[in-house]
Amino acid sequence: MIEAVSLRKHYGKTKAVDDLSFVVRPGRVTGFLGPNGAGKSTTMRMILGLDTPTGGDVKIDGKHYVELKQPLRKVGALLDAKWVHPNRSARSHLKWLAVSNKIPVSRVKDVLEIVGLTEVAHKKAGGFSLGMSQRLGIAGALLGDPEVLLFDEPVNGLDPEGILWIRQFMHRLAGEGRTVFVSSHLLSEMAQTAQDLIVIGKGQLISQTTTEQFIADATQDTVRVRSPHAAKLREILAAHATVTDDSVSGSLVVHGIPAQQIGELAAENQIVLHELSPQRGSLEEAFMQLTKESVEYHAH
Ligand SMILES: Nc1ncnc2c1ncn2[C@@H]1O[C@H](COP(=O)(O)OP(=O)(O)OP(=O)(O)O)[C@@H](O)[C@H]1O
Repeated sequence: MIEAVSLRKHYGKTKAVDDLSFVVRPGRVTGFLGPNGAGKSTTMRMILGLDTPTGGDVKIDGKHYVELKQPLRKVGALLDAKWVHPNRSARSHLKWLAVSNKIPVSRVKDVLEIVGLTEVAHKKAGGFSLGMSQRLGIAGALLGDPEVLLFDEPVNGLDPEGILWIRQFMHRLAGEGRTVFVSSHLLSEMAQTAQDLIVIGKGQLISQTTTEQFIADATQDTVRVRSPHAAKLREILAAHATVTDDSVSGSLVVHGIPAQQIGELAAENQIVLHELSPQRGSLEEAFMQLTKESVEYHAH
């Protein structure tokens, strides 16, 4: 478990992290979301003891990172996938990591296998694609078989196959009871990967909830209806729901009653329908709405 209490990090006048409190629980994938510059990386660095908080506190299972006797056995992290000596092979990079952290070298073979890099383990890491580098970074994070895993923007720049692999892999890690904390600025991706969400903007907490609840709160369900007798249908539906016209498609957008009830009302009144489709509000729009006050740079 990771627990942050009133965490703060100020760089001069910039409040990168500002009175941030949250809890990341084991056995779940928790997405750490926020627009660019929201303070995600700074928070992750403080969790890992790489940055000292200006105020407040963050602990892993009740201890500061620096107090952990064998940190890699407790916490694994992927912050920057390109952080590898380019002339080292994947295997020798991991061996070096293992030896310098008193982890048995035999573990290198296991983690290469887990991330699917066994066949290219002898190749220089400098020539790896971004996807392979991410896998190598994840192998490094897994070396100590840690209970807690932190990934900073792990899907950045990956192709769909790489993204799917990371998503499934995170679910597997959480399924094993580990704490998995993943930062991203891509809401739609996180909505599919994370069970819980911590959303921040300008260093402050905007929301901590389950992904399901976040979607339910942030979006509005509507039903799109098309009929050759739109005017009559509009009048009938208006007695039960809010109805607006979509002038582009010529359909009605109904909010307040489910598709089933709309279909029944149409049938009772012998109105032909050409379309009856439930719509989900765009999560991306909801996220932008929620964080728009906290975006560092706006396009005008
Ligand atoms: N070493 C530093 N010195 C000064 N300002 C910093 C430093 N590190 C981060 N900042 C500032 O703190 C704020 C938060 O940055 P941070 O990198 O933590 O955000 P982020 O949410 O990870 O963003 P991104 O998604 O772009 O990586 C930004 O305004 C950034 O410019």
